[in-house]
Amino acid sequence: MVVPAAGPVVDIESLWVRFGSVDAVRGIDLQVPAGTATALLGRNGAGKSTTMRVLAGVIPPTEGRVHVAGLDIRTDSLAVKRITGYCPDVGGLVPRATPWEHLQLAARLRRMPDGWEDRARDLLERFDLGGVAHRVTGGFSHGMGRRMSVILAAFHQPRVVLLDEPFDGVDPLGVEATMEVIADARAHGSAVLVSTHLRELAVEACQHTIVLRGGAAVAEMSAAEIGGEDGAGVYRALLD
Ligand SMILES: Nc1ncnc2c1ncn2[C@@H]1O[C@H](COP(=O)(O)OP(=O)(O)OP(=O)(O)O)[C@@H](O)[C@H]1O
Repeated sequence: MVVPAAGPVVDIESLWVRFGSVDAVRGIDLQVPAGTATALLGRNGAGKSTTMRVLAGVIPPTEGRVHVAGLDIRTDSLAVKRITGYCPDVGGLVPRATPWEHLQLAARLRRMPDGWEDRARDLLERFDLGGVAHRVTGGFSHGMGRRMSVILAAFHQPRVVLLDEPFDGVDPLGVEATMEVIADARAHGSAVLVSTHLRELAVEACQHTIVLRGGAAVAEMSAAEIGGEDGAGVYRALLD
């Protein structure tokens, strides 16, 4: 059993990620307390997905300290994966499996208690995927795949929810359902991290924002500070 950590659930200090000669992430600090949502904002190539991948245990940090619920990602990567839900920016679905089969498999692997079917059905309905629950995901549109990936990230009510570009190509109903999933996860005490380049949706979904540029954090602000017309100007200036 994981002992709840007293500090922030997600705790990153001086994270560096290098791919050959490319410094994808350059010294990022990031803390996400339980029951809160933080947005990673920035243009293409800013380092958002790389940061997410480190937290999801997909790639190791090159340098720096990364703790999730007090667990060190370098030494406890499996334990971190157990308490994390991850919606990757691309892929993640098995093309020959249906949404229901994805959820069935997730429930078994996560050893979810009886009753998971009700939550699965509820999520599929909320994301308007109830009608295609038994259709293979290989034929899904981009937006349908995004919505299914968000469902899978949140399904087992993990302590950490990582959503990489969850709004990309998603229609308003899907955006609304994703907002609800984020609010529910927070109410449940999870720490949520959302990567997006869509400032307005980040402001709606999260309380805190971190703006990345060239792999480094160039600003850390409350959603209120980066919201509205004034915030739009501030954000543009940070990206130029
Ligand atoms: N596996 C890899 N090998 C080499 N370079 C990589 C790799 N993954 C990412 N990079 C580089 O690291 C930098 C950061 O990429 P990353 O995908 O983290 O950015 P991002 O902010 O998520 O961008 P986007 O909004 O386009 O998804 C980019 O310069 C990218 O080309």
